[in-house]
Amino acid sequence: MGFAEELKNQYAEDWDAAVNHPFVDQLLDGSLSDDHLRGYLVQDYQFCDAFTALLGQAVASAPSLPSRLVFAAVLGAFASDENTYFQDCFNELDVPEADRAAPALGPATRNFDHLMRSTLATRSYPKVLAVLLVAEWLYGDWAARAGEPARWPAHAKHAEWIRLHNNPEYNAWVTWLRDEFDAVEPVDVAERQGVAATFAEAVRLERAFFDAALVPADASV
Ligand SMILES: Cc1ncc(CO)c(N)n1
Repeated sequence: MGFAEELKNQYAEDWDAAVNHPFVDQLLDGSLSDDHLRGYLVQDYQFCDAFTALLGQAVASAPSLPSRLVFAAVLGAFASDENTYFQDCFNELDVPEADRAAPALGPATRNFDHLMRSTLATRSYPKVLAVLLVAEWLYGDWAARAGEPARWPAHAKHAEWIRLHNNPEYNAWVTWLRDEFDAVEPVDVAERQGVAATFAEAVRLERAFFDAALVPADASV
């Protein structure tokens, strides 16, 4: 078993709670309210800011050109496809400009932001990979629950968020991340422990992020 699989199993409680979260249930069956979707997307757009910076750090920390090119390609896709989804939803859900650019951050968003920025500041390739891997693999796992596109919810605001995390290119990226992470498993015990702690914190915050998304709108600030 590789390092990635080992850590996923070690933190399975938070991992499975996030993947099978009621927020995901509602997204998949199309019953998620616009208020909850709006609140989640406003927070997640801020997540995307630090996440994009983290991908940039991965370009810088990667050991060789082939790996840098993978991150560079993902950065490009993230800047187009994913950003378009947010803009379309913000327009459809009448999100005010202030909430698109600089909303009040909930605790889970703030903590995730801190984890990503402190991780990129280490410039450690295994740690940067740990956060990217959790974010992408865990999203791939919940989106896989949607099954075949014929079973996806009817509205684009739900289905497109599934599609962005459930398609052949995305699955290949997650597999690549997992292999890359396994390949740089630290030999040093303390270093390995540090990477495991980063992985664990990311899983914990993914769960907290979904928890926060279902808090009633008036209790989230
Ligand atoms: C909180 C969170 N985790 C992971 C992803 C996928 O990149 C996302 N968009 N948001």
